[in-house]
Amino acid sequence: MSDARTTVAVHGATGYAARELLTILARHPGAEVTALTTRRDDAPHVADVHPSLRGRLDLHCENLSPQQLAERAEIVFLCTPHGASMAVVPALLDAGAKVVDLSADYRLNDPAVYAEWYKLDHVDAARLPETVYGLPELLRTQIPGARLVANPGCYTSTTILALAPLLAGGYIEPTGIIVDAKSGTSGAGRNPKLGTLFCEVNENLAAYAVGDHRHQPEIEQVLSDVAQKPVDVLFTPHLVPMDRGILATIYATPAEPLTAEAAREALSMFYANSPFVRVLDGLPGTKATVGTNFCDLTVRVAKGKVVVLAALDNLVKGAAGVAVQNFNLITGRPEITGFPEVGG
Ligand SMILES: NC(=O)C1=CN([C@@H]2O[C@H](COP(=O)(O)OP(=O)(O)OC[C@H]3O[C@@H](n4cnc5c(N)ncnc54)[C@H](OP(=O)(O)O)[C@@H]3O)[C@@H](O)[C@H]2O)C=CC1
Ligand SMILES: CC(=O)N[C@@H](CCC(=O)OP(=O)(O)O)C(=O)O
Repeated sequence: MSDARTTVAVHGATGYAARELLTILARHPGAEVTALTTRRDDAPHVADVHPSLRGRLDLHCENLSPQQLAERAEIVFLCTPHGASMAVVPALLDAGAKVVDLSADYRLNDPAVYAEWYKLDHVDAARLPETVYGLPELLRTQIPGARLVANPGCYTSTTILALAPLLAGGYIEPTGIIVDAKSGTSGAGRNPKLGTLFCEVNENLAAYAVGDHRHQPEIEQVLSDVAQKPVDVLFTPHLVPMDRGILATIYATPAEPLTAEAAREALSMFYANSPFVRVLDGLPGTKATVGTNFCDLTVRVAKGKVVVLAALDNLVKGAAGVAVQNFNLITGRPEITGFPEVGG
């Protein structure tokens, strides 16, 4: 890799995930942001869309075609909703760009499963087998050669990072796992909708999509690969009146007698070379991870159950931060580049 900076574009630059991504890219020593998109035709300055970026990035958001994006940037981040990403990926790749997609479009291996959970036919299904799932803590060695990386979902990353070491080591049963997860409202994006209005969310705590959330098949797909046997989870998300942060409390059955200390040691060993995962003795909370690319984990054993707890920021480790880890790996840089808190 040369010292030259890599040109990058952000498609869907007016949303929350894009704001976090641009915050990291603006300070990244190896990235030069050269294009931002919106469907708007008034080409707003990025600082008018995201005031926190004022003075850090001097670009306008434009309504650009995939071909125009690929002319301006070597790597394109897609911060667009599912459906919108697969509409531009073929043209971007044909034009020579590499893509990190933050949406769900290329995460599931089976187009029939995608159609069932997203209520959309996949328009680029032939590409699914060559897409790499962008969770570096599990697939670090596969990401460098990829032209298209599918970033994980935010609840998905939280759950997979919590369970992968225990399933890989055979410490817990692969079935009967219960995931109780709570997310701040930014997880639902910036696009206004009734359910995310202040008066709906404030002073309220409610579950949604019980056993029916589209992250459930994604969690099961990735963890089944890790365990090398079918993994079955019951996933219940909750919306909490916070801007950001996810806490997952996960209950599993031990496969053999297990102490909390041994389980934590298994996590520590598994993540020994993963600087963004912190295995704690104490209990994780969202506040310690908000605005960071860390996922905090711990394990308890009680009443015959293994209880794994995981916290991360849905917009950073759950979206933009892992996208930058993937960018670093694709461009041959150390995975921590752009994250001074871990020496990058
Ligand atoms: N929020 C989170 O915590 C996480 C989000 N993700 C995923 O990241 C992606 C972005 O999420 P988020 O930032 O929250 O979403 P937002 O709703 O905040 O932003 C979406 C962006 O996409 C653009 N957009 C919307 N529809 C279309 C379309 N049909 N074609 C082209 N552009 C479109 C919007 O721009 P404009 O209206 O200006 O054109 C906006 O810039 C999504 O796929 C989401 O699922 C993944 C993990 C976590
Ligand atoms: C609080 C909230 O609404 N969260 C979102 C998940 C965000 C995310 O990661 O979604 P993608 O898989 O589309 O990337 C939800 O439950 O749909």
